[in-house]
Amino acid sequence: MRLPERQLAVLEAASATDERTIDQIAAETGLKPETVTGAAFDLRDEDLLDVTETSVEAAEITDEGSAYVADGLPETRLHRAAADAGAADDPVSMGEVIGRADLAGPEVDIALANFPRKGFGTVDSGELTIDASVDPDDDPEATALAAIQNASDADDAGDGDVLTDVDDEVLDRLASRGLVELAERTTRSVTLTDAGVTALMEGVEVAETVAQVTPELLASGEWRDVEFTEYDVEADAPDVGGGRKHVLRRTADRVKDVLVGMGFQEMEGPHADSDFWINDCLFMPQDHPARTHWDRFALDVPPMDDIPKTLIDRVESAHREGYGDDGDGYHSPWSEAFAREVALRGHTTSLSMRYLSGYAGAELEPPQRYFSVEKVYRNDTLDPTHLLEFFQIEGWVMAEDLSVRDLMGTFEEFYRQFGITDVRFKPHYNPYTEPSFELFGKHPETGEEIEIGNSGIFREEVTGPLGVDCDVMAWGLALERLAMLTTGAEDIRDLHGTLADIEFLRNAEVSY
Ligand SMILES: N[C@@H](Cc1ccccc1)C(=O)O
Repeated sequence: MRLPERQLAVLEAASATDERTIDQIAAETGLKPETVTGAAFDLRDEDLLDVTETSVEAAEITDEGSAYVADGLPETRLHRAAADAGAADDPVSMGEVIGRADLAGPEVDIALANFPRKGFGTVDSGELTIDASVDPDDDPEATALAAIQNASDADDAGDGDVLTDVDDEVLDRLASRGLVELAERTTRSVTLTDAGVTALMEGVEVAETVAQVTPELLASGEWRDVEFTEYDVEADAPDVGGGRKHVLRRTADRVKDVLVGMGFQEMEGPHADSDFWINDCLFMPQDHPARTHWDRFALDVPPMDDIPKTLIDRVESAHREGYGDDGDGYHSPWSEAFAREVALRGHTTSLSMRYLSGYAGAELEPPQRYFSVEKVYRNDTLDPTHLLEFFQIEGWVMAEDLSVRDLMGTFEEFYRQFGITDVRFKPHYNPYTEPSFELFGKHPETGEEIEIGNSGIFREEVTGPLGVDCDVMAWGLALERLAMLTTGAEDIRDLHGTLADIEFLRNAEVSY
């Protein structure tokens, strides 16, 4: 019998009586594990080898876990320091013990959370007492962590270690503390079949095979005579993370498709815009809190000079004296210089103003529908639902006699395209719309209602000065919040930025 060289090497390394793992054979033959796997499957297809697969949980120690193996778990260090300070007899002040234990930053919280949980002692009104009968060296978490570290030091492959003697509960706890990472690992083992033993006894010769066509083989014509290695699609191969559009970009593209499908046209305009378009046109008084440096990113650039003067005058008059028969305005100071100052837009309603004014060249004969999916900037505090930069899905519909039913119906139709059928509305206040509504959607994982948008029907004080004399309903929806609902991400920072999990970004699906 003739076999390719690598298959012969694997066959010779296998045993009829003992199961040998792919890693063992790889170490013995000097072949890569994926090569051994490929050869093993080929030999199995020839009935020369049996391949068995077992799945086991493997644990790999994290950097934090390794640090604790070296220095002791924070709660253990707390127990030792407390023992030194005499906390077995009398309560000792927590500050003192923490200082002695040399715990810093998050280690303090970690120590204080685990210390009472493990029965090391009690923490009460800023004082610590220890249970002297407990020996922190017997702690199963510490022992397991040290065992995992040892196994990992001995493991050349570095792909996690199979742990048979660590209690599942302890392992889960270490994983939830982020001290080890658990992964399912498949181990393949091989044994010689009777046919394999017979073949080896009768003698196997090496068949030269070619794995890759080279220019030389082609040029010489030799490729016609050689035997090619078979292509094995089952062989293990390293994962290749190909390029892929970001989940947020795909959601944005989908939103655009949906809105275009609903008859909307896209708006575009500057990220850095004058306060005039961002706020004044929206009947936002110049002393509104959102217009201070607390909320907005002002830019140190020259004022915007290409704003139509007639429009400035009409907007100023609406602010000062009001618009329409019942309008009264704010009667507060209004400065044209402030209106011309430039900042990063805090919403894309600036684009709606540019378009509704006719200044952006849009058609304004009703009915009209416009949208944008663009970035906005706010001086917010980062938290699970807030970013400093995010995407707004802006939109407006201009028509005669619009009502709240039209507004709600539009959102229901829009969100239904993303499988969201339980949007809820809450009355809200905006200086520029009346009535106004916030929109809420239920998070698929937490069940919490999260705010997904803000909307309303523009006031006369907004549409009048722009020269629009029919109804305009409008909204700003948060793209990231929509993506949280469709992907189940619980923290907006899981979607983009440095904290986002690359595996999530590789695998997340955009649902529609
Ligand atoms: N500009 C509002 C959204 C909105 C736009 C248009 C009308 C009503 C509300 C926001 O950023 O929250």
